[in-house]
Amino acid sequence: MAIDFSLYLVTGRELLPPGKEYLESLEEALQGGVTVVQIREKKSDTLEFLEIAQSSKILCAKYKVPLIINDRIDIALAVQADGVHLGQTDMPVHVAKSLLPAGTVIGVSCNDTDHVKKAIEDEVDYIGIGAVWGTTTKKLTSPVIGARGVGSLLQALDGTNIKAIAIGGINSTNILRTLHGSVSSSGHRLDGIAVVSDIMASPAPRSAAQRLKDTLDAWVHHFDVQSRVPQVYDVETIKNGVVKLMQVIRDRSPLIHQITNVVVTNQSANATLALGASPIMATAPEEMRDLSRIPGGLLINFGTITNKGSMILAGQYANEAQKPVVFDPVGVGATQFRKTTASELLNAWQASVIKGNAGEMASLAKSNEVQAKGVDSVGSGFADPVSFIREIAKRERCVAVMTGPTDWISDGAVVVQLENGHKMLGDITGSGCVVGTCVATFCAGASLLATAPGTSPGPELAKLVRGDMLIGAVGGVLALTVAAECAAERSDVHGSGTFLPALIDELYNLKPETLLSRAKVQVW
Ligand SMILES: Cc1ncc(COP(=O)(O)OP(=O)(O)O)c(N)n1
Ligand SMILES: Cc1nc(C(=O)O)sc1CCOP(=O)(O)O
Ligand SMILES: [Mg+2]
Repeated sequence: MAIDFSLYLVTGRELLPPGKEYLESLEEALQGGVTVVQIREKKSDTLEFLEIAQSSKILCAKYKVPLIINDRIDIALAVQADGVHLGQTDMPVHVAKSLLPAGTVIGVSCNDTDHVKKAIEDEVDYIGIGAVWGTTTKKLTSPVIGARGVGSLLQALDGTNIKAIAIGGINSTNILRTLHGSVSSSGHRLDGIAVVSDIMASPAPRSAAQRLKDTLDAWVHHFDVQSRVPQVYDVETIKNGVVKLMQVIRDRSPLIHQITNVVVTNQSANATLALGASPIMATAPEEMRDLSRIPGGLLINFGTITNKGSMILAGQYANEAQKPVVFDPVGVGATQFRKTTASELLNAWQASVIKGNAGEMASLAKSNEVQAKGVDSVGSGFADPVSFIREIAKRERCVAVMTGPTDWISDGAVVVQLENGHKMLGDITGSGCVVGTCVATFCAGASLLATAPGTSPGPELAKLVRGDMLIGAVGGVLALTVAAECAAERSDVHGSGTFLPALIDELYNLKPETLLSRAKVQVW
C-alpha cells in the first residue's frame, strides 16, 4: 500500500488539553491535513488499546487516511490496520512479517546508521528517524541527532525505496529547519515528519495540523519544482530586480528587526532609515513573537553574543512567519564559543541568507583555505570563490554572501560577482555589519514584493520564505558598495570621520539610475 507519509500523526491521549476529547481532536487533526495516523498507547491495557484502535480506524477510514499500530502486532491484526511501527526493542521485523498479512506496512525506529542498515536488510517500508530535537513526550534513550544527523541517516538509504520520516520535538517553529537541514549531501530528503505534541496537545488541532501541512506542501513544491528548475538570472534581470526592491522599500517601509552588536547598533539603524525602511533594535525575548508578526525581515548579527536566547526565538518565529532571516556570524572563526554558537543558531532555525567575509565563511565551511583574525580575514582569498560560495549555499540551503574587495553571492545554483565598493569602507568600524543590515532590508523588500496586493505568489512563495532572496542579497550589497563609491568621491570627505555620515547621506539619496550605471555585476 502506498502511503503519503508527509504529515504523520502519532497519538498521545495523555497530552490532550483539558476539555478536549480524543476522537474530537483526532477528527480535527484529520481535517487539518494529517496523512497517516499511528495509535500509540503506552499505558493502556489490551482492551482499551483495542477499543481506541477500532474507533480511530473508523474515523481514519472516513478521511481515507491509513492507520498504523505502535508496538502491538495483535492489535494490528485485530483491527486490520494498514501497518505497524516497531522500535529497536520491539518484535523483530521478520517475526512481525510472519504474523501479519502480506502488504502490511512495516516501519522501524532508527537512531544510527547500523539501525538503517538492518532496516534495509529487513526490507521495511519506512523508517522513523529520531529524535531530531528534544522532546518531553517520551523519555529518550539516545542523544538527539539534530537536522544534520537526520541527513546522514537519510544518506544511508540511498538507492532504496524505503521512506523516511523524522520524529521528536518537531513543531511549526522548527519544521522548516528540520526539512531543509536534513537534506543529505547526496540530495536525499525526508518523506515526512511525525508529530505527537504539536497536534495532540493543541486546543486547536486542525490549525496546528494545517500549519505543518502548508509548510510541508510548500517544501515539496520548492524541492521538486524550484530546485530542479532553478530561476534563470542574467545581469539585466538582477539589476532591474534590485531597482524594483529599492522602490518597494521606500514605498512600504518594512520593519527590519535587528539583533546586532553594540558597536554598530546606531549606524545600522541609520542605514536602515536611509534606505527607507524602519529599524527596531529589540533584544528582549518577550517581544520576539510579536515582532515576527509584522511584515519585514530579521537580521541576526551575533557580534558580541549577548542575546543568544532571543536570537534563537526570533529566528524560529520568523521561520514560522515565513519572513527572511539574515545571519551575520561576525568573527565566527575567532573562538570556539563563536563556532559552537553559530552551529547552535543554524540548527535552531533556517537562515534565508548567511553573510560573512572570507574568514567567516571559511570557518562555517570548516575550510582552512582562508584564516580569520578577530573579525577580519587574512590572506588573498579562495582560489575558486565561485565553487566555494556555490557549495556553501547548497549545503546551508540558503543564499550565501561572501564580502570582500569582490563580493560573491550564490543561491546554490547561480553565482553573482560584484566589483563595487571603496577601500574607505575598511577604515570605519562595522561596515560589514551594515552590509548585513542592507541585505536584511532588501530581503524584506523582496518578501513584501512577493506578497504585494495584485501579485499571486505560487505556493512556493506563499509558504516558504517569501520573495527572491538572491536579488535581495545582491541589492543590499550593491546599495552599500555603490553608496560608498559616491561618498568617497565627495569633496567634503577628508577621512573616515567624514566618510561615515557621507555614506549614510549617499544611501539616503541613492538613485536607481546611479545604481544601474555603477553596478559591476557578473553572473556565473
Ligand atoms: C514514526 C515513528 N518513529 C519512531 C517511533 C518510536 O518508536 P519506538 O522506538 O518503538 O518507541 P515507542 O513509540 O514505542 O515508545 C514511533 N513510534 N513512530
Ligand atoms: C514517539 C517518539 N519516538 C521518538 C524517537 O526518537 O524515536 S521521539 C517520540 C516522541 C515525539 O513526540 P513530540 O512530537 O511530541 O516531540
Ligand atoms: Mg515501540
